[in-house]
Amino acid sequence: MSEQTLTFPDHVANKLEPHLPRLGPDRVEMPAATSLLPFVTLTFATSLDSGLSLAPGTRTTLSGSPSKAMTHYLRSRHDAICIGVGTAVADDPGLNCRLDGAASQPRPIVIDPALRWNFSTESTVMRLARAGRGLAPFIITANCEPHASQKALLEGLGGKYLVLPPATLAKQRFQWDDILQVIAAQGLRSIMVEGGGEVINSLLEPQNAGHVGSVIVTIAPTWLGQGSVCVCPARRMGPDGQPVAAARLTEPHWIPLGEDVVLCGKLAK
Ligand SMILES: NC(=O)C1=CN([C@@H]2O[C@H](COP(=O)(O)OP(=O)(O)OC[C@H]3O[C@@H](n4cnc5c(N)ncnc54)[C@H](OP(=O)(O)O)[C@@H]3O)[C@@H](O)[C@H]2O)C=CC1
Ligand SMILES: Nc1nc(O)c(N)c(N[C@@H]2O[C@H](COP(=O)(O)O)[C@@H](O)[C@H]2O)n1
Repeated sequence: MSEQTLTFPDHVANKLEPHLPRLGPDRVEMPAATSLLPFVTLTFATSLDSGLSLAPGTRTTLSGSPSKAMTHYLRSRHDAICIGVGTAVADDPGLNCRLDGAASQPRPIVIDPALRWNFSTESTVMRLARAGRGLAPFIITANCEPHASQKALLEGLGGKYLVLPPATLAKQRFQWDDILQVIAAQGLRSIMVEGGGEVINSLLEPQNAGHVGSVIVTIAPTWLGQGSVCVCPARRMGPDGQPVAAARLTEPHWIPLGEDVVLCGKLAK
């Protein structure tokens, strides 16, 4: 289990503030069940060749200590963290906030339409929830028949399955609008989407870009090489049938952090 407590300096946190969901009264006054969609921050660590991990199914550390602390600061500033099941299976992640003095913990959300994630009492996120150092996940699925022992484990720790009707699955994929609505209905008003490759690439597609409020990318000074899991959204064609850039950040803001650089911006709509 990850034990280390992290600290993140105020002067760097202040630079991130324009890119984060608002703190303040509207945070507490919003009703638990709301039709408003949560604020989405897309955030991940990448290599210079756009790699997230060395290979599918492999956990790879890219962030140096200062940017890792930044990720935990971001976790302290969102109600939820979202990953795809590929990441849950590959990384056995903790998905908690290990920042020194963290006042609250984010809710892990795993998108797992077919319930592929074979979690157990020993899965890191479950161990952290049991120890009171994180929250048990909400699993967004189309499968309404989870394994009985996993259901008992999950619900015993305060997690749950959020079942979307199979009709919401187009080509085996949920629409982000449906994903965000089911999250909002849980009273979660801000979510950081951490990955992995498929999840990030889908949010970068033009039809989903409107859901993304902010992008915060840690760029590490390394090349992972061919065969890595990559951030590389689908090719986009212009009106003349010629390829155009798939996505672009506006108002980019670069923050050097240790050996890494953190790039913040908004997705051009
Ligand atoms: N460097 C970084 O910051 C990060 C790195 N990673 C790395 O990324 C890798 C995992 O990436 P990847 O393999 O692409 O997996 P993902 O984590 O992106 O999960 C993909 C799976 O999630 C499900 N899923 C995703 N979106 C939808 C949707 N809209 N509707 C329905 N199901 C959906 C699908 O499951 P199904 O196949 O069952 O249909 C899909 O195959 C790991 O190696 C991990 O270490 C992950 C996060 C951050
Ligand atoms: N910010 C960041 N930097 C890296 O180098 C990473 N590999 C990741 N991965 C993401 O963080 C999750 C692991 O979280 P825990 O430390 O186990 O809590 C992992 O699943 C990815 O979502 N992120």
